[in-house]
Amino acid sequence: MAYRIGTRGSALATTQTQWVVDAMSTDHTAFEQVIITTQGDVTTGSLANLGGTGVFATALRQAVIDGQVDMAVHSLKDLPAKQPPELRIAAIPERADVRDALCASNGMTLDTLPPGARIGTGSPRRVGQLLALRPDLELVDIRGNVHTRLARVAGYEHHHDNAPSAKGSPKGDLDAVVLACAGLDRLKLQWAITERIDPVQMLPAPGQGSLAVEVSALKALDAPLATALADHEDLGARLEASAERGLLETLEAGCAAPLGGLARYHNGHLTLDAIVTAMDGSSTIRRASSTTIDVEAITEATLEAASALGVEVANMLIADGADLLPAGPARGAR
Ligand SMILES: NCc1[nH]cc(CCC(=O)O)c1CC(=O)O
Repeated sequence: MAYRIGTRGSALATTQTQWVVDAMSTDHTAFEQVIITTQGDVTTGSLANLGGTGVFATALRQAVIDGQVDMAVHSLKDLPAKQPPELRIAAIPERADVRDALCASNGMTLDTLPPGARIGTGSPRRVGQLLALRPDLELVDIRGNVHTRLARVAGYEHHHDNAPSAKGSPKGDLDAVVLACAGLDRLKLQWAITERIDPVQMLPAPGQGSLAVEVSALKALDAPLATALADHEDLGARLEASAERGLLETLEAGCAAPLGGLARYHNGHLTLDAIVTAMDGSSTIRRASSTTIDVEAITEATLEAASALGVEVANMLIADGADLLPAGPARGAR
């Protein structure tokens, strides 16, 4: 039996999906990628102006609902927190590096970037937290795929044999860009990373570093497919996702300022650390909480406890005024 896995067509998306294909394939069960073009891939304007979270996922999700594919692989951070009733996340595989990556000229780090350095990112979350750390930085709104972004870092094309070439967009006009470590690692672009930013300094987006394999909630899965998905579920990653999505869902309703949030599950303890910032970094609210989750396997109750931790931290942030911070642009790019 061969199953069809829907994916976006970007290098990152197809690399991630191939990783899932390779992990799940056995002698008896084959998987093939089906590329689905999404609105997020064809629009060239700033993501900040584009219908908010979920633009990347919509066409892909529709293909699952229509039965064009058996499942879809998403970056969890590109999914809105509210789960549509037609779909369910059947597996969250082992999570990659959750951190943000500084990709700078000349090996520079956040500490050594010169005053007024120009940093590219399309993410309000990264803008708010970077300006809170370094108010002198000049943030430049960029978008495009990973290669297009890296090509804007000064010196990359001269210093690296496998440096990206991006036709038609500016090159080398920035001192650094910020991207997710997970994507760079999966694309084998580790050489571009000059600092893996400690979450103490910058909290990633909810879901960053995790993939979500989504299937129809309305159709029963074939037994071999259900087994393959269950085998690639990671308990810790699922608990972390539940906490981060509980946080995101509560704040999506009550607060439009940029948000970072990271849950970690270790030895029965689930901890969630979250931050809401003004876009100019002038104010930040950061809160954390933890709970004990002692489980052998995932049950509805343990997932509910993880999600409740997210709701708790969201409410702590709101109680401290997160909802009063000025809104960033619509939550499009995290
Ligand atoms: N919105 C784009 C997006 N969605 C997922 C990733 C990276 C991989 C991940 O975080 O899982 C990226 C690019 C980036 O933020 O650098």
